[in-house]
Amino acid sequence: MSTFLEVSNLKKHFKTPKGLLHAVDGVNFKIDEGKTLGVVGESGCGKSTLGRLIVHLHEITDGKIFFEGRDITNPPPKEMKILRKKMQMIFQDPYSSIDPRMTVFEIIGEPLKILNLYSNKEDYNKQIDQIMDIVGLAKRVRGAYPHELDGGRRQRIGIARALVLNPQFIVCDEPVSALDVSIQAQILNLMQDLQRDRNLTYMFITHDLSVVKHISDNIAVMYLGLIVEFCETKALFKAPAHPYTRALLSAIPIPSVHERRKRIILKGEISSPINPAECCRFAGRCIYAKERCQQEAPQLREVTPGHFCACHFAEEI
Ligand SMILES: Nc1ncnc2c1ncn2[C@@H]1O[C@H](COP(=O)(O)OP(=O)(O)OP(=O)(O)O)[C@@H](O)[C@H]1O
Repeated sequence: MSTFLEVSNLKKHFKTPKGLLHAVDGVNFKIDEGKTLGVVGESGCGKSTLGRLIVHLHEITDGKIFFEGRDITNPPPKEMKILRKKMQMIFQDPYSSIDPRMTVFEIIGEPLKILNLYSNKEDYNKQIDQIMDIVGLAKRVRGAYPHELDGGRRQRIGIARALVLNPQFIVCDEPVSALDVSIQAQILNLMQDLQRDRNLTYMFITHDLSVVKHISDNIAVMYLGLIVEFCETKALFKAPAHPYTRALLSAIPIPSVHERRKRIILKGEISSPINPAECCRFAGRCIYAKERCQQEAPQLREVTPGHFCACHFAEEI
C-alpha cells in the first residue's frame, strides 16, 4: 500500500484584530490509498480549515502537501485544474454557496461546465444521469430544487456533485451531522460502497467520534489546531491515550445494560487559539495536568507501535 496523501508541518494562521489565530498549527499525517482518515475534535479546533487547506480552498501559511508522491503545496494553474478534478470536498450544507434557483440536474452538472469536461450535450446529460443513478437519486428529481427534497437526498446531491468529476480523494466535512440517525446510516453506507467501488480515499471530518468509528481506518484527534492523538481506529476506541480523547469517548453512550462508562466532563478554561503559549494547550482542562504541562508543549510521539499521542504523561494515566 502506498502513501497517497501526506501533509507535513501544515499551518494556517489567520490575522485577526487581536493577533494571529493559529487555526492549524503544524499538522503531520499520511493517508494510504483507498483508506479513510477520520478527523475529530470539538467545534473550532481547526478540522474544516485543515480540510480546506488540503483541497486548496485556503492559502497555506506554512508546511507542505504531497499527493501521490508529488509536492502540491503551491501548484501552478495548469496543475491546479487537474487537482480540482482529483480532489473534491463534500460539505454539511453545500447549498449555502449554491444558487437556490438551480435544479438538481444543474447543480450536479455545474462542475463539468466549470472545468469544461464534456464533449457535447448528450455526453453532459449522460454523465449526470449516470452519477445520479450511482448515488441513488431518482430521475424524477432531475428538475427539482434542493429545498424541495429531504436532507438525505440533498446530501446525495452533494455527493453526486463531487463524484461527477471522478475524483480520487474527497474531504468529507461533517457530511451527515445535520441528518437523522437512520438517514446518517444510509449516507455512510453509500459513501462506503462508493469508496470500495471507486477506490476512493477519504478524509472524514466530524465532531462526533461515533460517526467515524465504523468508516475510518485511522483517526486523528485535533485540539486547538494540533493533532493530539493519531492511531488506528480500533486502538483509539480500545485504549485512548490522550486525556482529551478519553473525555470525547466517554461522551458516547454505550448500548448495553451491562457496561457503563464514567462520563468525563471537561471543566476549566479553553485556551485561546490566538497567539497560543508554548505549553500543553489542553492543560487548562486536563485533570492530570502537572507543572510540566504549563511549561512545555508536548510533541506528538509514538507511545505504542503505530499509536501517537501528544501528552507528557500518556504512559502514566
Ligand atoms: N476565514 C477565517 N478567518 C479567521 N478565523 C477563521 C477563519 N476560518 C476559521 N477561523 C477560525 O479558525 C479556527 C478553526 O476553525 P474551523 O472552522 O477550522 O474549526 P472546526 O473544528 O472545523 O469547527 P466547526 O466544526 O465549528 O466548523 C476557529 O477559531 C475559527 O474561528
